[in-house]
Amino acid sequence: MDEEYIREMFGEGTQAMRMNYYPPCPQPDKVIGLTSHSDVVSLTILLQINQMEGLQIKKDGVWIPIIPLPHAFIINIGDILEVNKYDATVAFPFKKNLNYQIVTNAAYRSIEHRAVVNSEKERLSIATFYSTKIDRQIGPAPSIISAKNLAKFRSIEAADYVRGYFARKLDKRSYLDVMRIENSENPAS
Ligand SMILES: O=C(O)CCC(=O)C(=O)O
Ligand SMILES: [Fe+2]
Repeated sequence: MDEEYIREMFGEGTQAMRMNYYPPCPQPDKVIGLTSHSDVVSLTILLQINQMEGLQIKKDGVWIPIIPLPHAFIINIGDILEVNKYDATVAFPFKKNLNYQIVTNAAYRSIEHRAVVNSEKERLSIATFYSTKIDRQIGPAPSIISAKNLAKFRSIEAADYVRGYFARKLDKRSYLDVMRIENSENPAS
């Protein structure tokens, strides 16, 4: 992938931070700390502060616990680095005839994850979310698109991407699912 493109796309981007506090729960199997999701950003850097287990990722349909390592950061790929084709009419009803796509054309997959709680001890984590500059166009990197690797996404302004995320309906689907076009090229998974 073209280095200058990546620098231009992600250099001096936006960063947000979330601190998560999960109190202990006497019946942990009846609650969820943070519901299943994929991060809508490009990259997440996550620190599990007090070495308590709780983070899980979904692999082949199974929830896998991530054991905290002292002083280790977890790096998650977010939706901007993955995404498939968008359903513009659902996610962005205020814009017509948009082209949508996302950076690695689904070569890197954004990971579905959640946090569970336990009955013993509180758990704390800090996530920092890194995104493109707000005036950038989010789409497959031109240098990786060819006749053999056709674009799976169209492209969209980062501001519209964020707006579509916050305007979406809060149901069980991820933002990726909201935006995915289901057709013969890109069947529902
Ligand atoms: O608490 C955790 O380990 C996960 C936090 C997380 O996924 C998030 O803040 O987006
Ligand atoms: Fe997350």
